[in-house]
Amino acid sequence: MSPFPTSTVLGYPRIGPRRELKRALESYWNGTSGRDELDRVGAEIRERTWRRLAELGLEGLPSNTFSMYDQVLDTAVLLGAVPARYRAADDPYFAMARGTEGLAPLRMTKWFDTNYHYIVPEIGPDTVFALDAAKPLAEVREARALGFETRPVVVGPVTFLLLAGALDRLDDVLGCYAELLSLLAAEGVAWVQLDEPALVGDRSAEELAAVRAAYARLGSLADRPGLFVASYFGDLGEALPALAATPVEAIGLDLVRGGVPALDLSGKTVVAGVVSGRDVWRTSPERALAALGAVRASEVTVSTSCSLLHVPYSVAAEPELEPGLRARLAFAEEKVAEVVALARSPRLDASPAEPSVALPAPVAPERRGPYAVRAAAQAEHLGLPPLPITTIGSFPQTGSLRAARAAVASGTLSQDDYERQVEAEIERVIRVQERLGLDVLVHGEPERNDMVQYFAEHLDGFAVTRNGWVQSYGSRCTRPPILHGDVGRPAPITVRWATYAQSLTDKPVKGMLTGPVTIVAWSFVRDDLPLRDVVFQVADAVRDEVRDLEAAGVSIIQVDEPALRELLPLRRAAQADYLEWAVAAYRRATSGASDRTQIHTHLCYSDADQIVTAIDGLDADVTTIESARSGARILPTVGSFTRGLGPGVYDIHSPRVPAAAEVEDLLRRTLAVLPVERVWVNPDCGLKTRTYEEVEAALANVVTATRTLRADL
Ligand SMILES: CN1c2c(nc(N)[nH]c2=O)NC[C@@H]1CNc1ccc(C(=O)N[C@@H](CCC(=O)N[C@@H](CCC(=O)N[C@@H](CCC(=O)O)C(=O)O)C(=O)O)C(=O)O)cc1
Ligand SMILES: N[C@@H](CCS)C(=O)O
Ligand SMILES: [Zn+2]
Repeated sequence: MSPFPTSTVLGYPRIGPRRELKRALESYWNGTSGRDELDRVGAEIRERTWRRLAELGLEGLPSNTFSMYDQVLDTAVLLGAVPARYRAADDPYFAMARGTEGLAPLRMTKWFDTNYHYIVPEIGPDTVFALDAAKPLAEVREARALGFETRPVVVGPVTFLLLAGALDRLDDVLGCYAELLSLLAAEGVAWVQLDEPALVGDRSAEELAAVRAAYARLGSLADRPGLFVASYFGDLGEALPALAATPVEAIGLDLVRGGVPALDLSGKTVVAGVVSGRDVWRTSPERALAALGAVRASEVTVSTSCSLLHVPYSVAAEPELEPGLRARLAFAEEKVAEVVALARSPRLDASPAEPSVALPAPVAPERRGPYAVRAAAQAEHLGLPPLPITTIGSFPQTGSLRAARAAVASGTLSQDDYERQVEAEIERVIRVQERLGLDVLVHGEPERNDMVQYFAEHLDGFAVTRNGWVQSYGSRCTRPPILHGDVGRPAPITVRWATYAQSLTDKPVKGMLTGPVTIVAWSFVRDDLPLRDVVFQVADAVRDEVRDLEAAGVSIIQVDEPALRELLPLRRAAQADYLEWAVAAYRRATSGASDRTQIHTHLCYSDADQIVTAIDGLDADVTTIESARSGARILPTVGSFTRGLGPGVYDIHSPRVPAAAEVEDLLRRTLAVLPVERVWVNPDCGLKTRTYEEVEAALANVVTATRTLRADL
């Protein structure tokens, strides 16, 4: 077996340095360009990546890390796990990812504790697995034709099945993996990388036995490449001895989030993830070299802690960043250079002691009155009908607004003209809602490029990038802000737009803010303070904004926390502590409001049922939450909820317009578990990715369904 290269990365960004893949995908989907053009752009991105990695001096180049949509979906296709209903679609792959007319897409959810979303494979007892290795084989050949030998990367069998909730099908998928390994060996591939991030979570004895069985079986194959099992996003814990006892030749460890294991891994290669793939900071060479020196293994390869998918392409594309900050940053390209430099450095012998950080005492939130008192004060003040209808905040973001923002940035449109355009959009959104008959209106968020970036642009302590795009799902990207200093709010941020919207209508207009946990979760965050201290700093800034909105006469304020679940530590032992401070931070942000001001919060991930107690702990007067898309799965768990709740009645992720009867059905199911006085009617999430046509039709049906139910009360 050839030795493992001395330097590598677990994966690389793939949307293109200027989001070339995003544009190509969207033109293909809307019919402006054909499949050939999409494939050409994909090939160009792959070629450029391999060439760049090689130029930077990286030895071990990965392949099959490119994806047209998502690597978990690619793995489902690799294993033949395409549900029958998609097979007849024009393009089954994109039908699974995005749905087609009459066919809902597969479920999408967060990839571990990141802001990346994967497509959840649908695997049942009858799923027939059959290997289709076309994509990894084609990428190996494509790279070879360019002069590069590569290591194909595939999601490993245990993680794939755990994500699909189907570990009982392990024996069946292992047949496909075995066949894949033998095809890759025949192709002359030296190493294959099987990604097993699920092993860094708490795993039962049965699951650990599955790990041993899977890798014992794959390891025992006569004809196969070297097996590299990559873990990331934390410590392997008990899964490490399980893996170490199998014949896999190389094991990848996240030595940024996890510690150097005490276990002696002689006989194995350790692929040591000492350069973080989750942040944008330069690596401390001392710390990295010490970790490399402390690993006990036959060979140690320098690598990233996880795929670089989660960071932008290059700091070189950010000439406008303040030079002092810029010098502290490393995006994907710079991280590759760090890996190469570390691989070429002599190793140190021992790990320095980690500095211990003293945690400050928990901050007691300022209390609002009890819910019953608040609810009575709000009912009197707001006078809303039963089953109040509202939306989550954003209305469709139009191309002309996006183009206008780009024009302001490039100096071809004045700030004043831009603001007139935003006002015109707000007026349009208010009139649409009045015409439809909604009860609590929103201004539509047209002034926001993104619900986190917008706030970062108006707070001290943050920097934003021009081109620092990171894939969120499919063609959708965000530019995570960089939180590098102490956070403060120099001036009110949203008051101007909220009061303008309220001036146009007699109906209440909700003020709309992003919560402290979400602002931090969707940013790159300084690493010299405990995360919770950073979250509390942001909470104080949000609190200032809540107070100013209230003082300006806004009587309903929504503080969104969609990322509350996302930051939940992967290991149970750390979860209670996190939830305690995250909830305290939210309460700190909102508890400056008077009892008469109604506080709303919003969460939009289907696995919110795992943290219902914490959501209740936020103490918001009204919580709106995704439900329609996840088949009302949340309903059985929210019966214990003691305040206002709006389980979404309309899945905004799909262009499909729900019929009034469907909405009525969801509402009836909600009313079966919650008293009518506390039920709100709303979509699952914001409407920014939809068109006005879809939104108006869907909301009209929501209003019809609600009126039918109100008539029955
Ligand atoms: C709710 N979600 C969010 C997450 N994270 C966030 N930070 N924000 C979120 O809202 N995580 C979980 C989910 C993920 N969901 C989404 C949904 C939608 C998007 C999305 O649509 N992203 C846009 C980019 C948004 C943005 O920053 N827009 C800017 C810049 C727009 C732009 O591309 N401008 C053009 C020029 C303008 C033109 O001529 O059209 C350019 O720069 O070239 C803006 O509006 O100003 C996307 O397109 O991917 C993301 C996550
Ligand atoms: N207020 C935001 C929340 C999205 S999670 C929106 O409506 O887009
Ligand atoms: Zn949402």
